[in-house]
Amino acid sequence: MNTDYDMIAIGAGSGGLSAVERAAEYGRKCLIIEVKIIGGTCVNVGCVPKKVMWFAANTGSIIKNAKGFGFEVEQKGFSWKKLKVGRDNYIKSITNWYDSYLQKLGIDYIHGFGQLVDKNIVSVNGKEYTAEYIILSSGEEPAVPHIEGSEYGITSDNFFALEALPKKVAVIGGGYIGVELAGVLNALGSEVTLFCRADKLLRGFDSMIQNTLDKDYSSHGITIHHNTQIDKVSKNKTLFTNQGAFTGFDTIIWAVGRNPMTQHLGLKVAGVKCDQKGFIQTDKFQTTNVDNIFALGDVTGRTSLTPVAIAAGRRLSDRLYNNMTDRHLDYNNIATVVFSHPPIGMVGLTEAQANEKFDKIKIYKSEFTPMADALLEHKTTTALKLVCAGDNEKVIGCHIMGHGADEILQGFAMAIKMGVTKKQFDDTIAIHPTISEELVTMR
Ligand SMILES: Cc1cc2nc3c(=O)[nH]c(=O)nc-3n(C[C@H](O)[C@H](O)[C@H](O)COP(=O)(O)OP(=O)(O)OC[C@H]3O[C@@H](n4cnc5c(N)ncnc54)[C@H](O)[C@@H]3O)c2cc1C
Ligand SMILES: NC(=O)c1ccc[n+]([C@@H]2O[C@H](COP(=O)([O-])OP(=O)(O)OC[C@H]3O[C@@H](n4cnc5c(N)ncnc54)[C@H](O)[C@@H]3O)[C@@H](O)[C@H]2O)c1
Repeated sequence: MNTDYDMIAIGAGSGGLSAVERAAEYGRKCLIIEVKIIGGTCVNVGCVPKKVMWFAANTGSIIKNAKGFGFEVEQKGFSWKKLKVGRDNYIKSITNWYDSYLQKLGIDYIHGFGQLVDKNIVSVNGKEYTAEYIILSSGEEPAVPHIEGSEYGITSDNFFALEALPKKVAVIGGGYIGVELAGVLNALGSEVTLFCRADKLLRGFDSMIQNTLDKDYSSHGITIHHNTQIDKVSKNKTLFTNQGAFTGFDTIIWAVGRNPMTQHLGLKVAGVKCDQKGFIQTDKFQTTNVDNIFALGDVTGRTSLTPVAIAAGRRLSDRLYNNMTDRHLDYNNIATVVFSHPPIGMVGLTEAQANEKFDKIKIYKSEFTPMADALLEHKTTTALKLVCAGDNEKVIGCHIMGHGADEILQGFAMAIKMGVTKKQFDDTIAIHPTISEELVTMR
């Protein structure tokens, strides 16, 4: 088939960029289309700016805690503006790098809204381009509830555009984003109230983690309202809920999930199926019901994480252009971290999930005050759990909340992916004194 391109990707986030980058490395001619800013959610309004804010928040905590170690340190001020300018410049340096990187790889880039016109044709800015393969990598956008006054709240996208630290903020939603933004704002000095629809934060996480997070966030000054449904918001930012009215906020942040960006993508004309929520359905090879159209990353509604989108994109191009016929992404045992304070890491099954799936499970757990906090006024809790199954106690779940969990988990995730047993954990000599040593010494 004679086409303008071998591959066109709609959406230049983690997934789309990875697919065309790998395809170009195999010598294929690619086009990538982006309606907002190259780099997508992760770089511009997700992982990267969020992690910069998390580092800033940790620095604030270090200053606050320095007294415990004998330092007479006084926080003389905090410039949100300086932090924002530095963060935005850092992000600009990444997006600028992308521009030159695409050029170096010979990938064409068009700024505009891409739309399917046919199974091999994409239109953008009034022009049509053909390709043998088309990648739908358009991601998700923040959801805002359909209630009266929802426009008085902002989303995580707008959070990153704030020009000043909010004084009194309501964060609505107890998922990843709600928990992360509440933690950052609290550590930087806002008065934070977190509203959660369910009886626990972080749905889907192990109950030990949910309980520890609740306890720690509350003890560090975040007010949490569980089982609270927001019914209406008034112009003065009063929240009317099933638990009464809450008022006095200068900022309300909706962190109530994300919707797929599949509207106006031309799915119908090209015959691509999506589910009721608009997420594009694929098989394990990322193929949609149309055999030359693939979807990957958040828009597929599976695990919405950057490394997942990247891995799916790279594997797809490996398969299409490098004869790796069975290459696909295994969505099991994907490790994930919530950048709370302290962070939370998990891989594999929770205790509740394991109980449903296996006859014989064994739980090892431990909770303690970490040495790092021993001299401090405000301590955190470290909580660790291993979920094991079968007679050989294969480790099928690992859950950590504590300082360094974000860095600790990667190595354990690899061992678990390789099928490690509890005995192999026990045979590993600990590194002392650390938090992670507890994982190889639990009895
Ligand atoms: C606040 C926040 C924090 C996060 N933190 C983390 C984290 O710490 N770790 C982690 O792993 N993940 C994190 N994530 C999730 C991560 O950002 C996503 O999983 C990842 O960006 C998904 O990549 P993607 O390529 O599927 O989509 P995206 O990165 O969203 O890219 C899709 C792109 O497509 C563009 N687009 C949409 N429609 C069209 C169209 N018709 N034409 C042209 N362009 C279009 C969009 O503008 C967007 O740039 C976070 C997300 C958020 C919101
Ligand atoms: N550290 C990370 O890796 C990271 C960070 C942020 C986001 N993400 C990814 O992005 C995804 C989206 O994050 P998110 O926090 O938007 O979604 P989420 O699904 O994690 O959490 C949304 C929460 O909002 C609640 N909710 C929904 N509607 C509500 C309503 N009307 N009122 C009150 N609460 C309501 C849900 O019950 C849920 O607890 C995550 O699932 C994750 O995959 C990852």
